[in-house]
Amino acid sequence: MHKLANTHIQAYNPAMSHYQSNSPALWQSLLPQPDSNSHKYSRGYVMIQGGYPVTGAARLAALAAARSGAGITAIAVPAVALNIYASQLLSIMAKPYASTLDLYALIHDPRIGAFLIGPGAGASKETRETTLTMLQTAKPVVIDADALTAFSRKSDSLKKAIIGQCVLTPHDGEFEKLFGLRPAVQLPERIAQALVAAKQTNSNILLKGANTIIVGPDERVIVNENAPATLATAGAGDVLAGLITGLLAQGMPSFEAAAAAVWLHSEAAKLYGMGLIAEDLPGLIPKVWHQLTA
Ligand SMILES: NC(=O)C1=CN([C@@H]2O[C@H](COP(=O)(O)OP(=O)(O)OC[C@H]3O[C@@H](n4cnc5c(N)ncnc54)[C@H](OP(=O)(O)O)[C@@H]3O)[C@@H](O)[C@H]2O)[C@@H](O)CC1
Ligand SMILES: Nc1ncnc2c1ncn2[C@@H]1O[C@H](COP(=O)(O)OP(=O)(O)O)[C@@H](O)[C@H]1O
Repeated sequence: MHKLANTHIQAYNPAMSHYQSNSPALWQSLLPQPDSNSHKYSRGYVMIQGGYPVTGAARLAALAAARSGAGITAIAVPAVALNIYASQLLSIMAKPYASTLDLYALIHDPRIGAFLIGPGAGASKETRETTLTMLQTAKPVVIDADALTAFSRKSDSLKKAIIGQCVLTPHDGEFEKLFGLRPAVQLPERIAQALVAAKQTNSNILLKGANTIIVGPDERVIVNENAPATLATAGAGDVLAGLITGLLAQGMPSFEAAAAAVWLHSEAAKLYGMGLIAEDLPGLIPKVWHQLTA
């Protein structure tokens, strides 16, 4: 198996076992940049489903989305949890809902640019139905963590519902529950499995691990090879999901947004070094961004 040069993103050729190693050359020109005409809504509005009683995950994701440059980040929170969210958020908006109808009204705000569901959401029927409601808007949706698990053995309903840009971000356990197959350890087999999943769901699959694989339904493949092992810490995946959603809300195409987010996430972790916890990551994103665009 060998790498291709990083000039253009190319389709994966299983016979040749080619893949491209993640690097800014593959997506840097598509990174969002504000200009003098920008206002907070035009810079991208992220809506994240907030969970209860697990509330930290959505907040970590929200901080990351905001640090990616999104102009507004909001968390839809069950009314019972409003104080928990609101007491620890300043620039991030907590939008309470008291009923499913209220929640769906929040989701249908035309200003929203991208959705994230899963971190701390609970692997429940409600999470499944909220995911489907987000997908019906045809706006970009990142489906992570509990929202993936909520579709265990129900992946057909997910497949049918995906009509817009979508990024699924499983770790091995979530991939197995959703697609009924434990991902292989060897890279060529792992890529082939992720490609089948991407085709089946017509979405981008970001299969997490020490080397994260990003594949598109159009058979493009990028392997991220710059992640330090310090990322193996609770909540790091929630931060990654927030970063992807922030880039999507700013209009970056989904495959490139996923690849860029994984790279920024890894570089931020490298800047911190040993002792990293997930809440350190969002604040390091601007530093990585500045280095990239200097
Ligand atoms: N601060 C917060 O609020 C945080 C909240 N969080 C939120 O908590 C919720 C549940 O998250 P979770 O981590 O408890 O369960 P989950 O990730 O579903 O793992 C379940 C099982 O899957 C398996 N497994 C297999 N491969 C694996 C792999 N590569 N990496 C990890 N696991 C792997 C493994 O079982 P095994 O295969 O070993 O039997 C494992 O026991 C979710 O909403 C999340 O967003 C967290 O993000 C942390 C910070
Ligand atoms: N050994 C490792 N080396 C590098 N990165 C890792 C390693 N293990 C996990 N990661 C990364 O850390 C993150 C963990 O995400 P996830 O499993 O969803 O955790 P959580 O649910 O706690 O947020 C992913 O981005 C994954 O690629």
